[in-house]
Amino acid sequence: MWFFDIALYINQPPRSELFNEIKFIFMSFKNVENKVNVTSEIGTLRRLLIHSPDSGLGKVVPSKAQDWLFEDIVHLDTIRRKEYDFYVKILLYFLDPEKIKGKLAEIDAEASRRAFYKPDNPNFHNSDKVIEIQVLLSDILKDKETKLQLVASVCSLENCTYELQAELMALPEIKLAKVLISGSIDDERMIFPPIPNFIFTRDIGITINNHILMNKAAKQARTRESVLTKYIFFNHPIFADYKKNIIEISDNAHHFLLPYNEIENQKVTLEGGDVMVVSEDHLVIGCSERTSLFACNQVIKTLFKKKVVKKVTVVKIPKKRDYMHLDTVVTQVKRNMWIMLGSLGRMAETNKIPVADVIVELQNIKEEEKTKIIQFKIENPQQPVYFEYLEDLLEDISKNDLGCTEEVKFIYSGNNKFPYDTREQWTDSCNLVCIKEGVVLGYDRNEKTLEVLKENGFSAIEAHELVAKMESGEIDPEKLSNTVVLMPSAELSRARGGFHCMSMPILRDNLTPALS
Ligand SMILES: NC(=[NH2+])NCCC[C@H](N)C(=O)O
Repeated sequence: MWFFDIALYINQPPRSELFNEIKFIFMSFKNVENKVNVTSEIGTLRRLLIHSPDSGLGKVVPSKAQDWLFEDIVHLDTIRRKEYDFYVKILLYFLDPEKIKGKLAEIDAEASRRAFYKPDNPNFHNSDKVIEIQVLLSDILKDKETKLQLVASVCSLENCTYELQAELMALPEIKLAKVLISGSIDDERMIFPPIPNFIFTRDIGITINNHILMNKAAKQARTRESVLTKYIFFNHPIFADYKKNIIEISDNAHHFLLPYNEIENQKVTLEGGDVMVVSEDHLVIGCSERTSLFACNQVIKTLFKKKVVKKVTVVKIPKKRDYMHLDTVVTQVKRNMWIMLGSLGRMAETNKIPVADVIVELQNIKEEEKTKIIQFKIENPQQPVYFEYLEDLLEDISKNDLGCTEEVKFIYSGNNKFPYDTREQWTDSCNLVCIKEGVVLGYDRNEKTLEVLKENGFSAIEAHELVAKMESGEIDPEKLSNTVVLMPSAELSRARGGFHCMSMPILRDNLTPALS
């Protein structure tokens, strides 16, 4: 079998003569309704995994907030009732309207006490389209063997006593699922840390066509999420037909023989926010603070060997908290429209603060911070193609992978004006999720970015207004187009992720050919 190492290529300068070599890839526009099937970032969303903020979010203490990857502590009741619940409502109107349409007044009545939104409550919506991961967890815990294995795994990860392990084993499954996620028993007794980032289901795994690539968390605060989801993917009946299609990546062979200080540099880590299926044949993967070069290497080899995709493009972005995953700096809005942070693309030059005498070392650091883009093709991985700017890659995807004939447009965070560009990127201006092509969810606070979207033909509607109008019938979700839904964000944005991060699509419609 051939062997190649992307590290060899990533440090080479882009070769512009290769830009023209990109071949037209024909998409096959089959519209097969698989249970697990995602072939784009923008096809109509049919099923996804989400996780509503659990009580663990309300247990984050200031001294641990950064370790647990939150920028601040959040107010649980506000994040649920005033923010996340709107997300659930909107998803249901689009994906599973029978659950909600005509019932909203009752669902949201004070007397219902949010039962519809609580996964452990008998009146929970329990949609099989807008799938709550806590429900999947309690489902698999019904099986004694799985329960035994999962409790043992979590207890060994969290260093629990044998006595506590026995106590957990004795819990009924619905309660146990809640405890394994929140880290607390009866909401009172904290037995291990919460996993507040579990709301960002994007990061736990990625659907690539009819395969699922599992993550390998980079941060300790997210390792329990990986354990729980591994058991879910391998044991829940909704994934039963796809067991052979679950792809796990592993540590490098004999990594344990390396001295500790070298292990750090050779880590294999991958989080879903770095992985984007932009077309049936093409996967884009960010090499970032969370996804290592070694992981990219392994993903490319595995996907090519299994013939899951034909092209993989690695986008190396600076390893910075601000841009932890690729989807914090770029997401797709329409076939021919992308939203991105200008400083990581062509616009970097226009925004540079002039420095008179930059010392050589500093220049090198700047070089390191440059985005590098390398594309590998299944037929000839040893001859990658380089793209100079992010926009070049995105334009190539729109035109050559998705068959766009119109002009490709880039919406820049904060209109690419300092300081709004970085401020708004920090609060996820570039992290939008498409419910269908051109209908996206984003935070209400990124005003400058929104202005640009509006200049490019989008209208904006506040989440509560959209919900009211979908309930009254004034707005038909099927007919909505070119709209950004403005989601309340005061608390959620402190968790440092937007709606792209808060969604793990498992079924989207395949894109139909572009009308030309
Ligand atoms: N796909 C994403 N961008 N996810 C955002 C995750 C945010 C989370 N607080 C973390 O730092 O891990």
